[in-house]
Amino acid sequence: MQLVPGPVPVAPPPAKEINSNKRAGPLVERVAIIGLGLMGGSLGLALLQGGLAREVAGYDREVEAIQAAMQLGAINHQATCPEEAVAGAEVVILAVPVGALSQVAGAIAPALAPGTIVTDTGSVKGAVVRELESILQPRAFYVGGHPMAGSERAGIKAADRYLLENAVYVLTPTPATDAGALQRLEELFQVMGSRVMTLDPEEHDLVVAGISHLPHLLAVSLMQTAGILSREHPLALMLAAGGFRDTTRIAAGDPVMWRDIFLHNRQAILTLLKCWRRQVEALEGMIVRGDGEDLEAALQQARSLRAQVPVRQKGLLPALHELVVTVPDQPGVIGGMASVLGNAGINIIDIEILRVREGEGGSIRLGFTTAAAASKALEILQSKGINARVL
Ligand SMILES: NC(=O)C1=CN([C@@H]2O[C@H](COP(=O)(O)OP(=O)(O)OC[C@H]3O[C@@H](n4cnc5c(N)ncnc54)[C@H](O)[C@@H]3O)[C@@H](O)[C@H]2O)C=CC1
Ligand SMILES: O=C(O)C(=O)Cc1ccc(O)cc1
Repeated sequence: MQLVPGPVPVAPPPAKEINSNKRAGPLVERVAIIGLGLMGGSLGLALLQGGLAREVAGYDREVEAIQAAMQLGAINHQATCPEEAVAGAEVVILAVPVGALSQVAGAIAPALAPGTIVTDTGSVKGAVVRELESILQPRAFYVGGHPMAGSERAGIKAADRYLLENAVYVLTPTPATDAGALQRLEELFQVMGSRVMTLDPEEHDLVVAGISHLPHLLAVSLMQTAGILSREHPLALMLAAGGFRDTTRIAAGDPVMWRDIFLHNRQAILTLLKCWRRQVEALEGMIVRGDGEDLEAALQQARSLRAQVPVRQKGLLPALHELVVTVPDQPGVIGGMASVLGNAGINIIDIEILRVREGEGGSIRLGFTTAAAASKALEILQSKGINARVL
């Protein structure tokens, strides 16, 4: 595996209109989801509540997860085993930790009707796609998948109907992939509101090793370092400010899920770790030598690269069009602002309280999908005497 820049990827297509009222009926009669945690639950909610599937059958090895999924409306049929869940399903989604995918695929394989489309949400693709293709094909049509959205929270209680809306959804076809199955999944996830892109499984693994798996490993190692420090200096964690919290948020992720990711994407992670070690050693050398010039140049380069990362977005999407609004410290201010914009047909798609001090008010960042919406919002807010500016 080489770390050589390749061609610039084509941007994923925009999310499709997800208003189910505009479609004649559901896209799929019956979907089965095995693994009803954050991802399985979120997919179930989006498919059922969005009217994309008439029936979503769910199975999880934790009976409480199945019951909670029913209560939340993430599934409308609870199965007592994986085989029962997949019987009669047109599309099967495996949303279990990467290390459990092969076992689950083996369990459902004999129960799949010929031609069933199977996909998974696993964060690693190379090894997974090879194993699942060999287990499931040619009886079923398997296409690897990885929704590029999520959080450090796990379990059905963290499921969110809108988690995958506007998020990039990677599908990883191979020469053995059925073109019709790929097309159906692309359509299903696009109508769900995701932005589908296809990637070779190995390329996927190298890229996500750099932007997801290595960062997770480093967040864990930063926490371990702070843990050692705090043994002698118990104040250390109490002093931790925003920067430490930002860089270690993901270390709160599920240990089983991340153990499986690290063990299944070993090669790519080790490649990126080697690359990272060279950067750290170079920085260390500059500090040892007291080389302020090189250090400043390295910091400047990192700063410019960081500015190129599309911020405040889900996955690889273009940046939002944003306003900052300064509001007084009064109850109902945010609600009032949202209804003024809502009445004018403007949709706020992201909102963040930047800072607030009791008695002084605060600043709120509002995100819109288009420049036109942001500019109309600016005009309306200013006409109501609200202090707003473009970010
Ligand atoms: N958490 C995240 O942000 C993202 C996770 N993924 C991937 O999606 C998959 C699922 O992740 P999450 O939903 O976050 O995990 P989760 O821990 O929230 O849910 C996993 C569910 O699978 C169930 N399960 C485990 N082994 C099982 C088995 N053998 N049979 C039936 N059920 C089983 C668990 O009881 C749990 O309810 C993983 O492969 C992960 O790598 C992909 C994108 C984002
Ligand atoms: O919490 C976050 O910011 C994440 O990046 C979540 C996440 C975790 C694992 C994935 O494979 C994809 C996304």
